Amino acid sequence: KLRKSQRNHVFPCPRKLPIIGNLHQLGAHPHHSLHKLSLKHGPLMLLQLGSVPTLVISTADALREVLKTNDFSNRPSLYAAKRYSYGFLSISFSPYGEYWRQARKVCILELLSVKRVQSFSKIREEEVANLISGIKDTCFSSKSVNLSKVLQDLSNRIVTRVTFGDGIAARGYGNILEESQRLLGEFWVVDYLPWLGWIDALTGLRKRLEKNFKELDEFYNHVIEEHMRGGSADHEPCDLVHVLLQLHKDPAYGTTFSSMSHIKGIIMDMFSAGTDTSSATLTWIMTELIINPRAMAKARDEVRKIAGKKGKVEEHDLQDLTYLKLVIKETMRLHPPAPLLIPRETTETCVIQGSKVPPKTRIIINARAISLDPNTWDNPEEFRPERFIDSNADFRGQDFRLVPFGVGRRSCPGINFALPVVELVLANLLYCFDWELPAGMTKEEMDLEEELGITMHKKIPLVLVPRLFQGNV
Ligand code: HEM
Repeated sequence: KLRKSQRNHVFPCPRKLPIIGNLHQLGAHPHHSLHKLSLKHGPLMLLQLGSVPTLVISTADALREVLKTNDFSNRPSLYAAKRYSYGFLSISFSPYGEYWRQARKVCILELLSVKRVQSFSKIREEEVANLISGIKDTCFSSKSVNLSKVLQDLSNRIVTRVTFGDGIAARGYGNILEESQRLLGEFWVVDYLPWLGWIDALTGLRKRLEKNFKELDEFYNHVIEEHMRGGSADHEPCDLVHVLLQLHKDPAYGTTFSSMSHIKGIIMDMFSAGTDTSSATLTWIMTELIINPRAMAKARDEVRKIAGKKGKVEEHDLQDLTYLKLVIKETMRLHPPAPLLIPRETTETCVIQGSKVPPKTRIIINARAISLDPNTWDNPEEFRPERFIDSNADFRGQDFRLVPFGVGRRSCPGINFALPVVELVLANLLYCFDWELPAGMTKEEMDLEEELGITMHKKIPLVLVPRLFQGNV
């Protein structure tokens, strides 16, 4: 029971409008708007987004303080997420509870374990080799490369091959998966003002979702049936659908993956969480490097020294690429692909710093604002990978200062899958080519505008000119 003083104490809240509360203040870039509001109102604000009370956390200290007494491991029930996760059977959207615990455990032990990720090294190396050879062709015709596009295709191909196997990946699946990602990132009125949810039908969003979901479901059914018939079952590495079907048959896991919907829910995790995040990270890294030629030269020299004259960077070289890893960390500090992570939700009334937070309050952790806090970072806006040389700041989910992969129990289980992809692709891009801006463009003209859907992309595609480096063979 709360003391009277606790009942009266409230978190700061920007001025609200009737019905919509603070929704109008989110704008097109909620992570920026919320950051700005936090500078005025404080690192813990309780906003009213439509009818949803929302606690926004904007500094590492506030995050540490909040998570000291509360875990906030529950997720809110969001409309599109519910549909695409077959009623919250995915790991990312399932509520905190036994199913989430079991599914996440299985995911970490069986799907995204170090051993499993290693088993996919051939896929990564083949896809990187294809990427490099495609860019080499561009060099010979003196053209520029739309890196945003080729990196997104690469990331999609790797996750598709790993999840479905080569046969299905080669046949393609049109725009079905991309459309589902777009719809997951849309603004759904029903998630903020449930009684006005009919507006989503009026705007055509629901129809789009139902159409896309039907296509996606048919596609998943087809993939599963093919695997059951033995299509891609017996060749190595074993793809994730095959692993999931084995787990489905295994009495030890029987209750966790008891139906095909459970399997489809987990497949959805791989695509919604695993594709755009890696390609957005790579695009932001190349953007920062082209703006910061000194860092580009340092990373490139390191890669060329370590890989020598063997013509490509291999996975076992990655452990020696110290500066490259700092570049990745610094880019993820400045451009976390999910700047507001995935929202959490309180399950019961709790008290934070003497203020009462009601049940079903949405919790938003502003990773981007945390990265820009001058009390944590010197010159936070500056791109300076060297800042990590003497710092133990880590992004694996335990350090409140750096949370691009989230924090605590709900932090990203895909980090060991994502990092080898990001590192291998980046290392080979720097090893094989010198990168330049298109003729007539200066780095000052480089546009850093963002677009936030399910992940935060560079709005204007990154187009650069590759020059083949001949000194590595
Ligand atoms: C650079 C790449 C990636 C970034 C930046 C990233 C970031 C994140 C973030 C911010 C969250 C939410 C964490 C939180 O609420 O605290 C998350 C959750 C998740 N990610 Fe990733 N992710 C990446 C790659 C991947 C990959 C490759 C996979 C799988 C193949 C994956 C699977 C998941 C899953 C299943 C969750 C939900 C965890 C849960 O709710 O328990 N992610 N990720």
